[in-house]
Amino acid sequence: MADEWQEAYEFAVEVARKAGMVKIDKEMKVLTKSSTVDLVTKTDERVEKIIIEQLPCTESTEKGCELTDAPTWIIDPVDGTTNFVHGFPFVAVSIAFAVKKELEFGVVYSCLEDKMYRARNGKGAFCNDEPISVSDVKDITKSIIISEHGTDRTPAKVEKIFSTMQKILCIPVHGLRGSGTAATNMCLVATGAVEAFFEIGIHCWDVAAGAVIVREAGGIVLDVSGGPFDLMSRRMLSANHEDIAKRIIKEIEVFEVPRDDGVKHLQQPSSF
Ligand SMILES: O=P([O-])([O-])O[C@@H]1[C@H](O)[C@H](O)[C@@H](O)[C@H](O)[C@H]1O
Ligand SMILES: [Mg+2]
Repeated sequence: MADEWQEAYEFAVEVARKAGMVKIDKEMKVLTKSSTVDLVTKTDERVEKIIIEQLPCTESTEKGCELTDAPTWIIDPVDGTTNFVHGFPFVAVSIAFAVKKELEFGVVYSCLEDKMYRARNGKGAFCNDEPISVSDVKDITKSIIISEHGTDRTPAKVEKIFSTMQKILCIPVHGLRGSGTAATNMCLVATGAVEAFFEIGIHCWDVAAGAVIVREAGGIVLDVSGGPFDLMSRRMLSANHEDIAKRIIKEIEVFEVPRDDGVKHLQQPSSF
């Protein structure tokens, strides 16, 4: 078969656009997930339903995700739900597709900016149909780095997150940022607006599409230890270049989080 997944890729772009056009409810019902600061809204559910109804052959799983060899959609209907609830203007629809456990394509629609990011293995990365590529800055002191504090407020973890951020800030770097959506953060790496984004505690659906987009834009996606990226590990570092990644890894204070697939923590060998 010549180009087996091209149609699915194009379809995912259209579905992401339609999903991103869902209007904000006047009386937004806000619910919580893993903690009181891990928010979900009725709109998340509505958008998820729209996506699942339109994509072919979907079965929905939320917890205990398991990546099999079967063609699999990995969806975050509203990435940046806290932003969405507060009217902070970065919200994205993230749709990725994996075959035989390998990510094949990713689509991130940053709805409020009307930016459609997409990438397919070996076919380049685009924003609104224009090719995008990562920054060529290799000197960390000339970089902007993104990290997020996520939704786990266990004091010991928050301490590690802020200690890591402090050390990176004091390298020094030009700045630390965070858009409040992991999918958008990865697209900011892919366009060269920032040099890197890392987070411990994200989920597979937050970063699956962004991982393809960063790679196709010429960047790298790794585990926070420098080892290979593991979609289910909830640990991810994306960067424009190995030099930037290596320097950040030196400062990251790693902490344990339960994996998305429920498998016990696997040791990540560093490739650096
Ligand atoms: O809950 P959600 O808004 O879909 O996703 C969250 C966002 O991507 C946020 O940037 C990241 O820091 C959290 O770890 C994610 O859970
Ligand atoms: Mg998300």
